[in-house]
Amino acid sequence: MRGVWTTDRVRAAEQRAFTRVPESRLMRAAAFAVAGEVAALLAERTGGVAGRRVALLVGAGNNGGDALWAGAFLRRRGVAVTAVLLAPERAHAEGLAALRRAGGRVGTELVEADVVVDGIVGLSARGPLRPDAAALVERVSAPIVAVDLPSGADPDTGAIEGPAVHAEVTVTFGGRKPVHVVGPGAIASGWVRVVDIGLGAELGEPDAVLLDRAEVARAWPVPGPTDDKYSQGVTGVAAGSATYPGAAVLASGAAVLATSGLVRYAGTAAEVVRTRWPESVATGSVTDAGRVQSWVVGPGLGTGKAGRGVVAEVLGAGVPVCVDADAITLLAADPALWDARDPDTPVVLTPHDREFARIAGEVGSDRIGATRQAARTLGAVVLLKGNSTVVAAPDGRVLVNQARSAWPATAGSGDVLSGLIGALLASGMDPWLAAGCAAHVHELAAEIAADGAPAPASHIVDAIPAAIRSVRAS
Ligand SMILES: NC(=O)C1=CN([C@@H]2O[C@H](COP(=O)(O)OP(=O)(O)OC[C@H]3O[C@@H](n4cnc5c(N)ncnc54)[C@H](O)[C@@H]3O)[C@@H](O)[C@H]2O)[C@@H](O)CC1
Ligand SMILES: Nc1ncnc2c1ncn2[C@@H]1O[C@H](COP(=O)(O)OP(=O)(O)O)[C@@H](O)[C@H]1O
Ligand SMILES: [K+]
Repeated sequence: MRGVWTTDRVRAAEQRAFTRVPESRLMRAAAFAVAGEVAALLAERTGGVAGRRVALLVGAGNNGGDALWAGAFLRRRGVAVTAVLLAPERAHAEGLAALRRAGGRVGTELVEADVVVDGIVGLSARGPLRPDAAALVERVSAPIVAVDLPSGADPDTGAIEGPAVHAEVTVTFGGRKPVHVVGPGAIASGWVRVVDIGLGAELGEPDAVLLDRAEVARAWPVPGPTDDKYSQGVTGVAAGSATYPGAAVLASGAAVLATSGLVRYAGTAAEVVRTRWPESVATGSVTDAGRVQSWVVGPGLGTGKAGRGVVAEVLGAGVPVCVDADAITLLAADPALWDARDPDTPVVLTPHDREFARIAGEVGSDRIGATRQAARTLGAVVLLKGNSTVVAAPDGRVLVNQARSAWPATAGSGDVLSGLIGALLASGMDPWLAAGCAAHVHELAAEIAADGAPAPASHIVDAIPAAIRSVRAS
């Protein structure tokens, strides 16, 4: 798992590191890596490095210091470097001296450049960019390499509330910060390169993690020699209605394809589900469904009295439940419904922002913080959907799944996700990990289904085997 650390944690690690390594050495290591990325981008965009032009946007702190030192390293490779100082009297003195010694130019006006380095502000960024910095950023048209993070984005939330740098590449130090993985900041970061400058051991346990594909592969259930259809977990799907049978088909299909266990469907779309997924066992009600090891409840269920009864029955069944869509709305409208749940029954809630607002209040700009808080309050794993999916457990664990494309953003796609989660819950997987692994495979299936053109949710279902194969081949 790759870690994500908040700025407080990075600061604390930094202080510990400074007791054994001088700050200037860390800065030079950071700057050297920035220079390497700038050179690579220059080579990619202009076919060379020597003789190319780089402008450094330099703020008053160490982020600007990194940029100035990076400029000094680039001078050694024959690059024409100009530093644009936002606060000339407060620019990092050592960095400025190093750049001048190396033959770099220094000014206050933006110059033509092949690549721009953003050293305006880093970990100490507070609020939107100040007007002078904002004006400078808005005039940049060259590709940008951001130092540590794209200036204008909040380091701890990824929120952007004004003009901000949109980088091709962000070079960050020690580990990712929330800005690199959630919110608009994650998109503004571009491709994120994490450089080890010797902070690693000081950082400690991360505040959030990103699942690697190999970890998803290891966790994904595959049948062993002694398994049968029951031992792998039976998934119950209580979804769909006469008005929305499609949701039942999509959620059941995802569960059928996710693992080799059995899927039982319970609801008024039984006929449609049976026709599309003959391997499932479809009945008209949860009571008639038989034993399952997990339930998926909510997609297309409707928010009426019948739906309410289904949610209560499923929550009281004593097996893990994935609560999605209409079931979230029902629980939000009538919190007494939670009483049906035995407190030890694991629940995974999968809201999009509007559903989240109903059940836990507005998401706001801190997606990780809001999801973690909701998971604690509700005593459930909460998966907040979006381009970056955030999954929090009641014990405070958080993982983020960053989508590489927005193809999953299509109608019915959430129903597919809930079916995947249900199947993993039935296999006995830890609910937090189940939600994370499902989000990963879901996004990959959408990418495979789309292959460059929009793909409907039913095609995402069809691509689940290819996604699992691809994950397991990693
Ligand atoms: N984490 C680490 O161990 C290391 C950190 N280094 C660098 O040090 C940086 C942090 O440096 P500092 O703590 O000096 O602070 P920064 O350089 O992040 O920011 C400080 C300056 O930015 C201004 N500023 C804050 N918010 C602003 C806004 N919204 N608009 C415009 N200006 C704003 C502040 O007034 C201050 O002058 C990191 O981001 C990284 O680039 C590196 O030198 C290597 C080591
Ligand atoms: N911009 C986006 N980029 C990537 N994935 C997205 C984006 N927007 C939504 N998604 C994903 O698409 C799915 C949509 O689910 P949902 O909103 O419940 O749709 P529906 O209710 O139509 O099934 C979720 O898995 C979500 O994380
Ligand atoms: K920056």
